[in-house]
Amino acid sequence: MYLIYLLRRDLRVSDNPIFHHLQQHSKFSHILPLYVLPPNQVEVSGFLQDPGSDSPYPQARSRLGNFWRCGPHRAKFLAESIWDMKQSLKERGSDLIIRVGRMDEVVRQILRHQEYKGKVVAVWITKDWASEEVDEERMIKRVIQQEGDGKIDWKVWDGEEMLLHDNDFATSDPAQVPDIFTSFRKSFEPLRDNIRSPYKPTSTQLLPLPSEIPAQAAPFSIPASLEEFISALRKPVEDSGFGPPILKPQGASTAHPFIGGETRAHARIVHLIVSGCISSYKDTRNGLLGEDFSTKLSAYLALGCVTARQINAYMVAFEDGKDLPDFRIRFDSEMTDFSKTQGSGKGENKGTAAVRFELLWRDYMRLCMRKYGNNLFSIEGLRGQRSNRDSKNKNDSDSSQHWSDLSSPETRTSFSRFLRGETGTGLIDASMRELALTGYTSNRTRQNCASFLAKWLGIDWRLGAEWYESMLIDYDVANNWGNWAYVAGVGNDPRGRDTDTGGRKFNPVKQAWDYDPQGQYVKAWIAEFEEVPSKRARKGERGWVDVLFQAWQVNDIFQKSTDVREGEVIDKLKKLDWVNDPLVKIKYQPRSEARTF
Ligand SMILES: Cc1cc2nc3c(=O)[nH]c(=O)nc-3n(C[C@H](O)[C@H](O)[C@H](O)COP(=O)(O)OP(=O)(O)OC[C@H]3O[C@@H](n4cnc5c(N)ncnc54)[C@H](O)[C@@H]3O)c2cc1C
Repeated sequence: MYLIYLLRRDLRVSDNPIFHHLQQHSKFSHILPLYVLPPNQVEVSGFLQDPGSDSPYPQARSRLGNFWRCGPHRAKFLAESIWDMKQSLKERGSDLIIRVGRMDEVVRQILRHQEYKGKVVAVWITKDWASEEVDEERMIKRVIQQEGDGKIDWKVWDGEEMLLHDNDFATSDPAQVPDIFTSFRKSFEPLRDNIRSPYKPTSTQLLPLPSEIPAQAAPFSIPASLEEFISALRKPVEDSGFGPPILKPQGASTAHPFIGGETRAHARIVHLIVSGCISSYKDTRNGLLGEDFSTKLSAYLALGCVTARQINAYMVAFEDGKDLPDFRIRFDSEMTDFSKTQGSGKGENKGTAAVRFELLWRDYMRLCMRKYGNNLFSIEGLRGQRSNRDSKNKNDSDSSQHWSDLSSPETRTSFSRFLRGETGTGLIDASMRELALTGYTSNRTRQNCASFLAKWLGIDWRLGAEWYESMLIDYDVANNWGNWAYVAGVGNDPRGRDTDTGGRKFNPVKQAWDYDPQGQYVKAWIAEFEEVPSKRARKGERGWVDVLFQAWQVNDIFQKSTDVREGEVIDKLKKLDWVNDPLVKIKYQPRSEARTF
């Protein structure tokens, strides 16, 4: 009696509802854990046996911008996470079988295999509410009905990847999810008391694999090593198609050097607690540079390498001064408790509370995706549906807003400059370059970039969301599209669009002065600024930091410079197109106390 377990964004053995269930009530003799790389989301031509041949699938590119849907940074993190899961399953007497193809086709092939005919009694998967995954589930169900003679149990399990549990919501009807986060949040206060514990640790021995494993169907083959696997995923998508490679400044180092997988996720959480980063998170979370200003757990969460409830369990152990939770996974921590960590045993602190708060935002974005479905991907976002539903809200949809698309050459040029970080607005350019070079950029700069594209440039915000999908290591359907819609003013932001009543439009120059007052972040990511001197401006005057934030001002600011070195830097900057011709010029003078440099 075989079970096929189809894994998607649940790449973990611990706190996994299916493994948990199997531990208690298994009627099966064997399990086939299967990960299928979906060719519509991940480019699979790197797996062709004959690299010169054509893939049977169209390239995995986005709808509007034609970007690779899974770019090189996430491709690597995904490969590492899959491999880590493979290792963990091997240690438990099983394995993760990797295949390329549409999931329903792969399932059909297996069900028709001689060794499997009549033996497969169940096919299980965990729920994913994104529309492509919902379609995928429908197609697999059809295959099971066609091939299984009514004898195969098809079950879609609750993925349990949220902080809160579905059964803890007042209603299971997604339509009842409040359109304002604060109203949602208030029904779960105090949050810490409303979070369930993760499941008990998964056994160190799992049911074995079936004796025969159906081969990967032609024309693809699956590499045997992690290095080859990474290369097969990355190689085809290394060229984004947007001009020559972006120059990496010499001193720039990624804020996200982390390796994918469940075991690394747990090691990261322990590091965050022991180093005190979790406790200081509330004060540092708007940081721009470095590994530890925020948790960098998003990519692990996005692939289900760890659950929000597991993160909470570690924080509770720290707050209560108890032993580390035991998830029985291979990770090299010698720690058994947090007793020597400052703040241990002293209850919830500002930092741990703020992490819980952000994880609740994540839940909220997921619930909004359930509520609004495919509207999340429409130009009117969540607002379109709402205004159709309720004619009183007609004005709310703000049909006066017209975003430009790539049909006009001017928009194509502006958009390509935005992607390459050549707009002439320093904070935006630094973030877009950091993103392209590393796959990560902070929440603060994400908000600014989204606002810049949608509100300053007036370009269709979905192009930005697609680019983020391509580039981000931590891409997550609900979080990405939900946040883009929110900032563009068509999501669940009560302040809405840029109207007379004051919609949310970030001023990226003010934001740079507020969050990067010495221009260190901007300088770190824009290679052309490497030689800009770190020199204070005279009191009451403008100086180099003003240039970092809006380089077109360089002429004005340094009319009378007599310093030879400065003169050389100025001359070089004046030769750059994006310095002479910025996409926008923003008038902003910082308050004198903001001008620390
Ligand atoms: C335009 C835009 C696009 C975004 N795209 C994504 C995306 O594709 N994937 C993604 O995970 N996050 C996305 N975010 C949310 C947020 O920027 C990232 O979760 C965060 O920067 C990841 O870094 P971290 O793990 O260090 O976050 P931390 O600040 O340490 O936060 C802890 C966790 O809380 C959750 N979280 C934090 N902020 C948000 C938020 N605004 N919305 C929902 N959950 C949040 C994340 O799971 C995060 O890992 C986006 C935000 C914006 C403005």
